[in-house]
Amino acid sequence: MASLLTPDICVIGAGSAGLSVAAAAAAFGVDVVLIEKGLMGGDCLNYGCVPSKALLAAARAASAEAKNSKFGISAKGRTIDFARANDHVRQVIAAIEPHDSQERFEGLGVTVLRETAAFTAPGVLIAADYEIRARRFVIATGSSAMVPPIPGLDEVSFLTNETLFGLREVPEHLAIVGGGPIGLEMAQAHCRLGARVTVFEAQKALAKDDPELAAIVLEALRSEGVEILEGTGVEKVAKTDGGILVTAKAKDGKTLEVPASHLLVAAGRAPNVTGLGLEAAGVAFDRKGIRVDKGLRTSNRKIYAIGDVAGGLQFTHVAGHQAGLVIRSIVFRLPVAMNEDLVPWVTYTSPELGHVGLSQAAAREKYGKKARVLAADYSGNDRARTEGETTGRLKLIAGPGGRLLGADIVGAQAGEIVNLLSLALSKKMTMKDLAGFVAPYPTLGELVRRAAISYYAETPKNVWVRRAIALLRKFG
Ligand SMILES: Cc1cc2nc3c(=O)[nH]c(=O)nc-3n(C[C@H](O)[C@H](O)[C@H](O)COP(=O)(O)OP(=O)(O)OC[C@H]3O[C@@H](n4cnc5c(N)ncnc54)[C@H](O)[C@@H]3O)c2cc1C
Ligand SMILES: NC(=O)c1ccc[n+]([C@@H]2O[C@H](COP(=O)([O-])OP(=O)(O)OC[C@H]3O[C@@H](n4cnc5c(N)ncnc54)[C@H](O)[C@@H]3O)[C@@H](O)[C@H]2O)c1
Repeated sequence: MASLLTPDICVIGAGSAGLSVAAAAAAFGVDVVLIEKGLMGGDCLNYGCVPSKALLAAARAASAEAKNSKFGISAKGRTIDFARANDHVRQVIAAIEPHDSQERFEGLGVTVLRETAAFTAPGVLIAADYEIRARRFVIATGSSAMVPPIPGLDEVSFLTNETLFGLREVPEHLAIVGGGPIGLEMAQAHCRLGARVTVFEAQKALAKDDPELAAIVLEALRSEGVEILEGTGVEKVAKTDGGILVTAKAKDGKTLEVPASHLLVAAGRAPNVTGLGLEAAGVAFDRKGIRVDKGLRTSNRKIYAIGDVAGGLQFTHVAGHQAGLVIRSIVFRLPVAMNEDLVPWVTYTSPELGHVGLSQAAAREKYGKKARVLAADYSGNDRARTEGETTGRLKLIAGPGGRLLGADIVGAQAGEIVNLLSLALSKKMTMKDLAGFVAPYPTLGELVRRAAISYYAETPKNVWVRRAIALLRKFG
């Protein structure tokens, strides 16, 4: 006989989304059951953000020599120990693990079940020997690497984000399917750590970002030796004696055959919906994920879906934000609405690429000539000069009345600058606000003021301003 649990909230999935819901609900004394079939912490901790950023940090250290020569510093006899770089990745995960652990959550008062969960009826979930009937359910089952239907893929051994960080030796030649953030972050990391890397991108690499700024990232990666083939879809793969033969069709129609030692599939994400019994629960879903309304409720009003499985923007900070919204909705019964327009994102290549708000193209479409693009280049920023980081550009998109509509940045610390601009956007700030604060000198953050001040570039020439100055002068 199954043990019956009747919590207030049952959360399925202990990744960024599920953990945030469980922790917040427990903090308010709400009875929560959290079910996880794999590793606590989900993708972000184990196979996503954390290992990828840790590997990128190791790769940055490996590439420092090229930059250091500019400062007159050279370290002779440099070696790269890929296994030790991987140890660093493991150590970072281990350092964060306790925060996401079963023990910590049980200590918070959460009932944690390490099982696979599936609905059998609209309000009934089964996890091994448990039957859970909760007042509300939150589905936070995340996503997995989407494996495209490329002929031969099922016959070769390929890597995804779940297996890539387990490598102990640097691949000789890493072929990557997909030029999105996963493909390009991992391309740069592995190239800097000694691999030859070829990226196959069927359409445009970093297609979700500002094209002018994305091109600066692609140029930087290419200059370091990453081969990025845009407009080149992988058509088939085959096993060879030494590894894998990748066959792709280039823009000009030519067929390319590229032998590689390893293959990474980074062609987008597929929502984890299989086996969840969504039909039995009355929860509608499609190829992109579980369908939710603005309040993150599914077609079954007692079931919410958040994080990657809900098919919107797929970031850890989105999962965390959505967790806060469903807590407000479930615990406090407040109306909530997810607004993706305010969500920033950053690709952690060198240079970094950050975005928030409306893109230049979307702003022009919405506001026509009233949308202005105000740019400041890293090459004109004194801190960028002292650091030898002069490749980069910040763009503010200003709308009617000088209101900040969006921002795109490529360059060192772009992610940190996007933080400030996300706050400015959420507080509906204007160019006047962004030009009027005191920024410490010399900082990269001064780029924001520099761009915002350019909104007023014509003001000194304005005839009325000049007349006002002349009039004021008459008063002594
Ligand atoms: C390589 C890579 C790098 C990334 N880098 C960044 C980054 O730098 N910044 C950023 O913001 N985002 C990044 N992301 C995206 C980020 O990892 C995801 O958006 C985030 O992890 C989504 O969290 P989630 O809780 O929705 O899903 P997940 O973290 O996938 O958690 C879902 C959990 O549900 C469990 N589960 C699934 N089905 C069941 C079931 N039936 N029963 C019980 N448990 C189940 C799974 O085992 C899993 O642990 C990256 C992703 C990848 C792959
Ligand atoms: N820094 C970050 O925040 C970060 C880092 C990594 C991942 N992520 C998250 O993970 C998500 C998934 O990243 P991703 O890079 O896998 O997905 P993506 O959808 O951004 O990019 C996948 C790319 O693969 C290409 N592609 C698909 N099939 C192909 C084929 N047969 N041949 C060649 N190219 C093919 C697509 O055209 C696309 O450009 C991101 O959208 C983001 O939400 C975030």
